[in-house]
Amino acid sequence: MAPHDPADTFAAASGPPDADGSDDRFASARPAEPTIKGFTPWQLAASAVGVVFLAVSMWAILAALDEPDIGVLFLLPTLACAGALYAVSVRRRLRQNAVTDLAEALVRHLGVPDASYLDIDARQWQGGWVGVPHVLNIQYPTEVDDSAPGWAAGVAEAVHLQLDEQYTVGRHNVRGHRLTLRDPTRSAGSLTPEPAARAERARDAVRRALPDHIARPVPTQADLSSWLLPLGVDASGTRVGWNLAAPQGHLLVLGRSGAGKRVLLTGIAVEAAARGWPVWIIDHRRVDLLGVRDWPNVQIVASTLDDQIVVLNQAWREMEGRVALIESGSSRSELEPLVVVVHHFREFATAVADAANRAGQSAAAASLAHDRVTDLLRHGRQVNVYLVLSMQRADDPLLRDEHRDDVGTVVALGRLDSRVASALWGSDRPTEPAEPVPGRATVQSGDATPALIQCYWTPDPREARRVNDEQDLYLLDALRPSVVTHPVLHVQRSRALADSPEASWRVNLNADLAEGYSAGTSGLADWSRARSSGGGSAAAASTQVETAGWSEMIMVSQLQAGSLARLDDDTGWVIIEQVEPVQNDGTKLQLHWRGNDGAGSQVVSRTRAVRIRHLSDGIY
Ligand SMILES: Nc1ncnc2c1ncn2[C@@H]1O[C@H](COP(=O)(O)OP(=O)(O)OP(=O)(O)O)[C@@H](O)[C@H]1O
Repeated sequence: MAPHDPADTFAAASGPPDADGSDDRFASARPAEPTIKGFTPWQLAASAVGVVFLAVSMWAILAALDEPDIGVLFLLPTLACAGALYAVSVRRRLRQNAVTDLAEALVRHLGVPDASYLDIDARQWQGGWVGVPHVLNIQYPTEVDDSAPGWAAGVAEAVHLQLDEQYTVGRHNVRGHRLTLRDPTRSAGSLTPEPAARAERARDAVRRALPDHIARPVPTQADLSSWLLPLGVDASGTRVGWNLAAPQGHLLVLGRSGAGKRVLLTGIAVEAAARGWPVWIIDHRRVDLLGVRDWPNVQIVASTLDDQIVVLNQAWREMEGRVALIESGSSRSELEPLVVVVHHFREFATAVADAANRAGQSAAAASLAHDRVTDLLRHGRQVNVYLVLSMQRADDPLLRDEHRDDVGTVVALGRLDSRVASALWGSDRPTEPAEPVPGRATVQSGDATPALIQCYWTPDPREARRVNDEQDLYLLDALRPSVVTHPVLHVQRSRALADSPEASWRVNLNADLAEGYSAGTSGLADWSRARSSGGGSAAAASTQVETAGWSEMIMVSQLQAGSLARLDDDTGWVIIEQVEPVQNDGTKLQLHWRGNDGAGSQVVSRTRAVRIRHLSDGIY
């Protein structure tokens, strides 16, 4: 395993992306208070000298009293005692030097300014005159970002390189910023001489530490403002997530049938929706992700091939529209993340190619799914459009190298054969294959060391309702967003005759997404089914204005009196009553608006991006 690079840790900071990459995190950090235990080497050496002085004095007194033989009898054991004390002081000094060298080695790895910011408490030294510690407690400053997948394992690896001993993570106390490493190969006393056996025992320790089932935790307020979507936990219990703010933002989920892709994708959709982000899903298996179809903020789950083509095309158009906004001066930070899930990408791309061939289209049309996904992978992140791709095979030729470079986080569920693992992780490939436990996965974020995790269990809302599983329903209710910010969408096609494969291909390419359920949809829950407590009024308020129609993002300078716009989360959807220039500031406009909860006005930058809605029934 390659050592964890602190640069990766910083890149993995989970807040929204920041244009200013400066790192002054340690400006107010204090050096660590060292753990003081027992006597220092100097105190021990001084004691040894004291004992020698005492022995010689006693001998001199006894000699003066004409008892030199008794003096010698007293002198010899006392000098032996002094010698032992001195030897202990020398050994303690050598051990302290080893700990100081270890702290120096960890300085770069953890990204702290110097060794004084670390407090390493080394215990249970065994093996040889100086020996190596069996247990290490490493206290690090709060400013160190320890949230990256495999962070703790990376520290254990760095310690291993320095001390030449295998360590596993005993405990990672995230709140206390304290990491306990243990040498799992040694029970009290003896060293296991066989390195292979030691490595195997170390792997056993990691395996034992991972749970087989762990429910998705309910996000806290801090979680909801973070761009890190939790995936699962590693062997030390540290939460591992998909960080959309990382330099490459997209997520790739690999795994054979039954490995846990559907459960993981359900969790991703639920987490994104909880943050108020819109989620679009292309479910090529048609029924895998139907369970989140009526989940608040999941705007569409396309289950027919025709609808899937439209959703992918619209995601691409949305990206192009956002790029145009940025080109006209809007800022990326004003664009809310859109999460587009393509479940079973290989089968979907093949089906699109077949449909294009049946419609007598060119080779370019046959690669539509592949080309759109390539574009979204390459440019989506710059405008906060994030792709989640799921595939069965890690060695699928659709996963070209350039795609791999655009994907920030890869989750490989289940076991990979060693050739595929080498191709995927290169020289960093984990020595330990994932156990055949559903949800067990190897995760790599950016270039960080791949880590073994257990993915969180997220219930399928539809299934939980069907079997009336109380525990799952309780968890789902806690995960459900309290406010719906993005209504459901359906595919709206032109009325042109689609009586041939060619005509229906053309109709699909020109189709749009419109708000509300399509006329043919029945038996589905209302899109505004937010959690009943808290946000009920906001959801109800928004239903007063959200009817059929479609929405798009435009610049504030394009707003007109009468536009229905969502200026921010506080105001919700409002009608713009008047747009006025601001005196002496050509960059801003004063907007007067009226909403369901009253009226107001605010000054907004002309280039800010806002979502507006076009209504088809003139409700206002
Ligand atoms: N994180 C998890 N924790 C516990 N059990 C899980 C987890 N993920 C999946 N499972 C179990 O494994 C079963 C199969 O998982 P899932 O349906 O997600 O697989 P899949 O990879 O989507 O399969 P397919 O490709 O055939 O759709 C689930 O019904 C569930 O019981």
